Parts: sequence; C-alpha cells; structure tokens
Amino acid sequence: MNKTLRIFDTLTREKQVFEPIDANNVRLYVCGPTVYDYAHVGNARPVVVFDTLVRVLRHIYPNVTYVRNVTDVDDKINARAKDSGETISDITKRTHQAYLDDMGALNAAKPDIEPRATEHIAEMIAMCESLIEQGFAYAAEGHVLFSVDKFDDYGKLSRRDRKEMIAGARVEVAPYKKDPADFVLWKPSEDDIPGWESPWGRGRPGWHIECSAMSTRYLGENFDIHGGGSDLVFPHHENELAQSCCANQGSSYAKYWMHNGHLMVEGEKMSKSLGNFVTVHELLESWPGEAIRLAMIGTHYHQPINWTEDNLRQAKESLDRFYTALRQSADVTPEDMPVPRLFLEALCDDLNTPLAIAEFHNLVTRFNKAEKKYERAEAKGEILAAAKLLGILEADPEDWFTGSAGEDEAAEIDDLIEQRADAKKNKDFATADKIRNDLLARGILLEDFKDGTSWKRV
Ligand SMILES: Nc1ncnc2c1ncn2[C@@H]1O[C@H](COP(=O)(O)OP(=O)(O)OP(=O)(O)O)[C@@H](O)[C@H]1O
Ligand SMILES: [Zn+2]
Repeated sequence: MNKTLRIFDTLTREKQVFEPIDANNVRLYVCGPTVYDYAHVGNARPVVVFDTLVRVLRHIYPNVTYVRNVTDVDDKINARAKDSGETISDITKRTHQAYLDDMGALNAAKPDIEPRATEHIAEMIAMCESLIEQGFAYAAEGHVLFSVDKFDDYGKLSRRDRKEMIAGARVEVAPYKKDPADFVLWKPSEDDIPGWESPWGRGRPGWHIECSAMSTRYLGENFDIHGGGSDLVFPHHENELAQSCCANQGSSYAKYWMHNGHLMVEGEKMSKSLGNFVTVHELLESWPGEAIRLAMIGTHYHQPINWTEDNLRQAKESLDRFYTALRQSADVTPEDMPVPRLFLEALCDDLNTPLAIAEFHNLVTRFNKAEKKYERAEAKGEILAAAKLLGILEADPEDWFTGSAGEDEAAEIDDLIEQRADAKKNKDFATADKIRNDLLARGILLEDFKDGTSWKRV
C-alpha cells in the first residue's frame, strides 16, 4: 500500500513528500505552553493536530520521538505570581498538570519528552556563548542580542522584508541594540524575579533560545518536523531558525515546518489577550473530550476554524453514530484489519482529516449494512483501526451513552427496561409504551436492538 506522507512545508510554501532524515527515528518538535493558566481551545488546536500527525507517523515508521517544551520562565508567569501570591513553582506545576489533564481528555497523548525551560538554562547559556564567539551575537548592558544582519537568510521562513520585521518586533528600540531588528537571547533579572548566574550577570533567557537549545539537546542539530501555530512563524520560529543555524554551523535546523491555522471566534483569533476565549477545562464540563477533538479535526489543520457550538453538536452527533455502531456490535469480535486505504490516503495527503472523517462515516455505513458475522467482524476491525489514527472511540460504548448515570439510576433504568420487556411479552403495550414515554420525558431514550434494549441520554 502507498504510505507516502505529504506535508505542506511553511519554509518552501509547498506540499512536500516527507522523507525522514532517519527512517528509524522520526524526530518532531512542537512549541508547547507557557504555564500560568488554563489552556483555551485555541491552544488545544496545535496539540490535537500534532497528536494526530504523530499517530500517522507512528503508523508508518517504527520509531517517532516527539518533543514538546514547557515554558516555565516568562514574564507572564512572574506577573501572575505577583498578583496571586502563589509561588512561581506552584503556578507552573499546577497549570502544567491541568494542561496535561485537559489535553489527555482530548485523547492527546503526552509527548515522549517534555523539557522544562528552567531545567535547561545551562544549554541556553552555552548557545548564547557560542553565538557570541562566532560573531552572531553581542552582549550589552546585561543583555545578549542576536545580530540579524549577520545571518543572510534572516526572514526566509516568514518571507518578511526588513521593514516588516522591525514593525513586527513591536518594541521600543532599546539603547543597547545595535540594530532595531536585533532580538534578545538573554536579559538581566531584577532581584525579585527568577534569574540564573551567567557570564553577563544574573539573568534569564529569552523565549526563542529556549526552543533552539532544547530541540538540539533532545533531537540533534537537524531534525525532521518543527510545528506550532501559525502565529509562531514570526518572530518565534524565524528567530529559532537563525539562532540554531548560526550556533550549529552547517545545520539547517528543521527539515520541514508545519503550522496550524487559527481557531477563530467571530472573525478574530481566540486568544488570552483578547479575552474571547473559552478554556478546555470549562468546555469539558459540557462536552466529551472526543467531541471537542472531532470538531477540531473536522477542519483541515491549515485552515482557520470558526469555533461554534454548532460544530461541537455536529461532532457529538457523529460520535453518537459511531458509538451506536460499536454498541450494536458488542457481540462481534473485531478482526485485526489494516487501516482502510482511502482513509489512510486522506491522512497521508497533508493530514486531510475532513476527508478522512468522511471516509470514516463510509466505514460505519458499510458496517451498518453488513449482515454476515464475518463481514461485521471485518468492518468493526476497520473502524477500530481507523479510529486509532483519528484519536477517537477510546471510550467504552456503554459508558459513552450512559456514563453520567449513577449506579442507582442505572439500576432503576435497567429495572424499567425489564418491566417493559415483560409487559410486551404479555401484550400489555399500554404499559410498555408508558414506561418508554416516561423515560423519554426524563431525557432517556430506549433503543431496541436484536439482542436487547439499550438506553441513552438525548
Ligand atoms: N486561536 C488559536 N488557534 C490556534 N492555535 C493557537 C491559537 N492561539 C494560540 N495558539 C497556539 O497555542 C500555542 C500557545 O500559544 P500562546 O501561549 O502564545 O497562547 P495565546 O493564547 O496565543 O497567547 P495570547 O493570547 O496572549 O497571544 C502556540 O502554538 C500558538 O500558536
Ligand atoms: Zn518554540
């Protein structure tokens, strides 16, 4: 079967055939969260997109190393600690755990390595020193700055010209900068905020150097894919690329760059600073994580998503359909099946999840039409193999429909189902209908299958 993966590469602005540097160890780095608060659904988009990519990569290649950093030194964290009185380490530990819990609820697995910035300060200092030694950076007033003039390719990832880059840097030109476009690698820390001893005095790293230092540490000077949201292309990834290519001479850093489009609310990017966000944590109170995930991958990762409740409702309905099929096939042991061809081809074509989901619906239709036991077993096997790549159908089908019921309620409903079955047997259809309608009035729908009756909330 054709398992060629194609991905849209931001650097060349073209769809490329993915050819790993080492097919025995595919290496991927994705920029992770700054941990001081709950993640919003926009922040979850790169997590879900790259989790899906990793699932596809793991399907094709024997070994994948997925690194996602944790930014636990940042002025937003310092500000939060000052406002709330909670210690920095408590804030970062608590919010990082909440992040993992929330993303886990979206079936996004923990990456293989999650390096924390504060545990890699030595590597960052070493990279700054190397950049200074080679003439790509300079120290001034306790700062270390990268000299963008020294790197001819600066701007090649974001395709910006100098004027745009200066405007994009959005900073008052500090007196210690030789050139307004130069960016900070290291900065001094006042006594009351976190800082580390360095050749330039007590200070802390800039954000960009963090990812250059940690990706090199865990993935080497060259690795396969660097990912993140499209807002990171400039300046963050442009600067990472410059730092890494200059510090590690001869390296071209990431071979492919992948960026997800933004999740939008009424035409604007969902973001903390705009305040137009809803946290994953809040959403999970009303929606299953899989519905959030499916709603997200229902749009191709490159496109913006207009986030609406309607999207979520549709995703939930699709999942109800998928879980109904599984529920009705509790008696069928799935065959071990390969991932269906058309479904896999969709995912291999630059992660075309909307097409893959359409194919998935076709698999479920095929299953629903199958009559012979072996056909059903095969179709069920295909559904499960495909679901694994999308990261859905990880719940127990019974729990999916009835999970929110306590034991007492579940027992009561089972009892009523039995009474109804008895009534039907005795041709007492009035009683049977009354039981059904009373339950329906409580939002509980009975469904009769060949081998019995199940219920679900509606
Ligand atoms: N609306 C969004 N849609 C898709 N990805 C997003 C969105 N907002 C942030 N991201 C991604 O989430 C990750 C973390 O971003 P970051 O910590 O800068 O959050 P943020 O909400 O954008 O912050 P702010 O709102 O203050 O700009 C990055 O990979 C970023 O690209
Ligand atoms: Zn980064």
